[in-house]
Amino acid sequence: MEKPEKRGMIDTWLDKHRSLYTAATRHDFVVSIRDGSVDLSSFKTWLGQDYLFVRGFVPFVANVLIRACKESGVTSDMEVVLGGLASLNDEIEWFKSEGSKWSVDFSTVVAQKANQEYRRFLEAMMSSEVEYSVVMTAFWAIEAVYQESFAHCLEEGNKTPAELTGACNRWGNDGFKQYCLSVKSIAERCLENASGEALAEAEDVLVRVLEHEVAFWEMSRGGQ
Ligand SMILES: Cc1ncc(CN)c(N)n1
Repeated sequence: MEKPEKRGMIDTWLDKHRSLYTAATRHDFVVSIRDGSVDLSSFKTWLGQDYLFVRGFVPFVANVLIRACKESGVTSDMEVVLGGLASLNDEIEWFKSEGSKWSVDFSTVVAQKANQEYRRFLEAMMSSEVEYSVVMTAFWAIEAVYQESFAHCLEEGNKTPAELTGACNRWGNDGFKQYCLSVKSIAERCLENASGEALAEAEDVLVRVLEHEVAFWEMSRGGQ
């Protein structure tokens, strides 16, 4: 049986920003995968843009890893983040094989505005001025949106096209869910000891991640 989750700051903020969280995790693009009506050119646009995003996400996670080693004081933080970084290695390989499968040539894909802005946000999060608790909150939110979105495409009653279940399994699988819960507990533990200023910043960063995720899904509407 799964352990009941302890409610902390993140759950409080998710309640407060519920409609934005729903917009990020139940976007029309995700719902269209689940109900089978997805336009494949939208999927290809998402694939190309996400490949570029993930390449920018790697240095962000590497920076989280360094901070987990140096600042956390809890040895298991490093192991959790290292696991995330290792799975990004597989993820990049997966993107490359999907790129060939769908004939998306990543060398010609240009990052759209929403992608550029999200990547700029990640770069800002890599500054040593941003507190560890704030970075961890951002890290959790980025991973959790994908986990919740793609798990929805695998829930009972889905009509997800067979050729897209690989993508849904990548982030919707139970192992990824457990990993997100581990990142969430790290963030919650750090937030328990954070100053009022850091708490306000972490809430703001959470909202900004959700807005970036909505804008990211929106790019898929343009097709290719
Ligand atoms: C835009 C986005 N957000 C989150 C993830 C999950 N790492 C992703 N691949 N792309």
